[in-house]
Amino acid sequence: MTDIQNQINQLRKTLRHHEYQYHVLDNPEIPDSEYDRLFHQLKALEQQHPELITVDSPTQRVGAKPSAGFAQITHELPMLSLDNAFSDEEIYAFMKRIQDRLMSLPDNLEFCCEPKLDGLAVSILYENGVLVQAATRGDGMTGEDITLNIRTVRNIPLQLLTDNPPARLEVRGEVFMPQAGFDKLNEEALAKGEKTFANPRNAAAGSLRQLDPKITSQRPLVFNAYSIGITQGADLPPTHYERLQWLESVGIPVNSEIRLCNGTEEVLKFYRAIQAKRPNLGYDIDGTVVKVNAISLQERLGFISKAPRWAIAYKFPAQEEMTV
Ligand SMILES: Cc1c[n+]2nc(N)[nH]c2nc1OC(C)C
Repeated sequence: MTDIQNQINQLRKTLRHHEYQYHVLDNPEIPDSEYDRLFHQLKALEQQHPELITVDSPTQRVGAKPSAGFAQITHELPMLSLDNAFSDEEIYAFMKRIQDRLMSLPDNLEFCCEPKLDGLAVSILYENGVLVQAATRGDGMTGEDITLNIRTVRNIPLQLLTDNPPARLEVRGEVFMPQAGFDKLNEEALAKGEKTFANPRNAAAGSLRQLDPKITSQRPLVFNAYSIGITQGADLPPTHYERLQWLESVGIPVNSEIRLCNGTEEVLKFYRAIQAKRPNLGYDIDGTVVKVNAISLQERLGFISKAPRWAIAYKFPAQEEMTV
């Protein structure tokens, strides 16, 4: 391999490592100025040797030209919605249904509990570790191809951080806009006499559905994974929580508030703890999601027509309207 190729490979590896430290572990090892220096060093080498540019290079986040529209993508596994609970009683009923079907007491069951992020659900497909496609949830069966826009979301890796990636891995999660980024975006829009967004969720949806990736690239979007869709050649752990840990280990960002809970009372404690934290999280959530942790039990419980029997969203009461 030529010396230039070696330099380029080394720079890509270093940049991917620092992106992971900064965006996934929230633990940067170098100052932004040093990251920028390395990035521009790689950019210059690739401009001198364009034949060495690869689609998964850290420099290839922002697509060239706007697309005329979004192609449709059919999800190989439907992206189903969740049944909702609005009270402790409804959670007890959820637990009773599980107990009746599994013939095991919920207090002996582990649940993975997560904040329910108020953004846009997306599906991201990696083939041999390289990001090749991304789609919106759409109606659950078909969504829009937003690959070029998803590539601009800085905490989504263009290549998985593993030497032996699965042949295919579909990651599902939420793209959202943190409150600080939303406030700044609206301030800038006001200053430019442009339209402002009503809330961070609309801002995230609008940013992902931009036809010009350069505009999406300037929007403060963040991705958090919450499940795995199709896989091929992946040797996955037997519980949902361990699968999220595995995703994080290969470079996929996962929300830091996720916890394992034993039985109903710990699930309710988690709900109240997240509800108390809600004003200071820095991003919008509209409840928590409670999932049976063991994949084997999820498979035994299966799905009701549109939603899984093994998971439920426990929503917060609607926030009183902001009085402006
Ligand atoms: C629709 C959905 C949404 N959410 N949000 C989280 N945090 N987890 C999660 N899981 C979902 O569905 C799984 C139960 C597959």
